[in-house]
Amino acid sequence: MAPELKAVTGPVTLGEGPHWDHEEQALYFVSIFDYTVNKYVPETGKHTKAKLEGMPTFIIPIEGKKHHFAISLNRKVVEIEWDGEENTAKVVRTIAEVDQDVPNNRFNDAKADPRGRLFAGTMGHEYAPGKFDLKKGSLYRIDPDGSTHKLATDIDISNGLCWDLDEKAFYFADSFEYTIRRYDYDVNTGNISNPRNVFAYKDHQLEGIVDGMTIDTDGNLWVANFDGNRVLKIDPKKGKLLEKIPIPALQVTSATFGGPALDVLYVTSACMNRGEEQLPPAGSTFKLTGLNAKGHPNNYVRFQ
Ligand SMILES: O=C(O)[C@H](O)[C@@H](O)[C@H](O)[C@H](O)CO
Ligand SMILES: [Zn+2]
Repeated sequence: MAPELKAVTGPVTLGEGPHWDHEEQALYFVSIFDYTVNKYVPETGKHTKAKLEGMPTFIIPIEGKKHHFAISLNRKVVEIEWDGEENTAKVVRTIAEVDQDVPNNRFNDAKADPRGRLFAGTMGHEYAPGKFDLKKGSLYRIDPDGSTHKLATDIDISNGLCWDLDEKAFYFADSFEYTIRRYDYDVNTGNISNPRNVFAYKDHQLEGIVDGMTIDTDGNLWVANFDGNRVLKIDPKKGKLLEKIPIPALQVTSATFGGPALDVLYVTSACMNRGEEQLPPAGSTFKLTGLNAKGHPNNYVRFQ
């Protein structure tokens, strides 16, 4: 079966942070530059959004607390309450604040690990379209009690983030290194160690940068190739490029598995006009089927 692609939402400026809520059978994502959190329900086709005061870069449901989510707003992680309707989201409290010494930084990609800890990275200020203060970002782990641990520094743009429990691996990307980094991961402590690069774009003549990624049940990565019009399927254990799947958007930003059987890949994209106009369907969220791969249910965060 050849992969099939369909745009399931209209365009947003910078779609990011897709999270499939398996219990609810709904896809959450953000549009960073529109300041919105978004929800798409495949069963009804309904796409709603709510505007916030600041840049959200991820939205992850809080376990056991219906309609409550951890999101970022610039350098803060906050809890919001949102029933999924148009413009009804309210900030409830601040969970953490980071990078106080670099006030123009903001959060970027983040995920919950298998124990509900939040792994969230930051990035430097975008002072002109596509131009960033480099090496200003860090990677943090924010535990369920709200304690914040700095895991890595000198990061340009934090992206990627997924775990392979069988391999005891955590995968991460600092986008402007054009590589995928692997750490050893201890699920009991949440500690990461021993970073090394397991895949480099330059070895495979790939253009663009490494953006968000997810992992399938075979341990292969599905990587958004920003400025590359595609999603890449990569075997990080062998450092092999397995597949290149074209997406009708230059700025492909992230991907996650969803659907009742977790065999649908939802792919977010952007239409930031940085010199050349990005026309629809660029900026849409796409659905890819027929990939012969399945994901794991996305983890919730467990903030107390
Ligand atoms: O998608 C992301 O992870 C960031 O939020 C974006 O800002 C892009 O990485 C950046 O625009 C690349 O040039
Ligand atoms: Zn990203």
